[in-house]
Amino acid sequence: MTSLRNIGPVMLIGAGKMGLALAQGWLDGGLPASNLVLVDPSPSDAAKDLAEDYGLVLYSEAAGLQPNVLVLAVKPQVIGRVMESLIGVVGPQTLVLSIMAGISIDRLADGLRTGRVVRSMPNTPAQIGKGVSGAVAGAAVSANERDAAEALLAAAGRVVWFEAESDLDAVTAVSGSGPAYVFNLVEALAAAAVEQGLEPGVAMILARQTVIGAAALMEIDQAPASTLRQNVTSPNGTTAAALQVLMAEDGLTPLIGRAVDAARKRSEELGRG
Ligand SMILES: NC(=O)C1=CN([C@@H]2O[C@H](COP(=O)(O)OP(=O)(O)OC[C@H]3O[C@@H](n4cnc5c(N)ncnc54)[C@H](OP(=O)(O)O)[C@@H]3O)[C@@H](O)[C@H]2O)C=CC1
Ligand SMILES: O=C(O)[C@@H]1CCC=N1
Repeated sequence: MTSLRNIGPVMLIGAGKMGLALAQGWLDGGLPASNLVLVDPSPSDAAKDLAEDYGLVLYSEAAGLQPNVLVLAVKPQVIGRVMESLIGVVGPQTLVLSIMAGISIDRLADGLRTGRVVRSMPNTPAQIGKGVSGAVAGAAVSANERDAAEALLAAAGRVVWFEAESDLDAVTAVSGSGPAYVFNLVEALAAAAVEQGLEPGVAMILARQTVIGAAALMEIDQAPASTLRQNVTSPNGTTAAALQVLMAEDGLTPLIGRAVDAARKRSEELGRG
């Protein structure tokens, strides 16, 4: 696989939450700081801090530069305007790597006048190299360019390539947005603990550490999730009582199904502009 050391200049358009999470992963993964430029017209303190910590260049606009890889990490709602400002920035050697929800390869290819577009969907655990990204390469993307995109996404965690671009709307709804579902589970568990009479600070410690521990266990123990669940479930015990509620016909599975469906529909909507 292409090394981040050899990938050449990378320009990140949009130094927001996801862009910075990726940038952190690239720097930790060996991308030389001298090869990374951040572009954001109103950088947050977090963007300024990252730039200062690593000596990165932080521009308010991209004009006059032609990177090897242009990473698009702005909100989908502003991409039309952003693409207009990027004419001339996309050179003959530039690969475009988009992480935006909903925005199609065709739309980017039209707006940026290049077919060399990889559309991807990472998630915020990218920041610590524990993310997962789905990706689709446009028809004009070469094997070397696909390798370069893979190197950038792999610095953030696992990479899964898809043939059908429409699958990325589902990926967005499952793993792109997914960390938020888990954090919301922590909030819900902590709220339930408070309902049971525990003090809020303690409730949050218990809820948070339970999810941290369960995730860490799942990483080390490759047994199916259903087996890990069964390992907690003593016959006729407390977990079984809770799972009767969670696994009821109107329990967690249909609820998560509806949430993922709503996210997928929103991803498709964002794509329609
Ligand atoms: N957050 C997540 O978990 C994930 C997000 N994504 C995708 O990443 C993208 C960014 O999301 P997120 O990081 O959450 O959003 P943010 O709002 O945190 O980041 C977007 C950044 O782009 C900046 N920006 C606005 N206009 C421009 C411009 N013309 N040039 C450069 N930068 C600009 C914004 O500034 P300002 O705030 O001033 O507008 C902001 O700092 C979205 O397309 C989203 O779909 C993908 C996977 C996961
Ligand atoms: O909420 C969003 O639209 C973005 C895409 C996936 C995660 N965050």
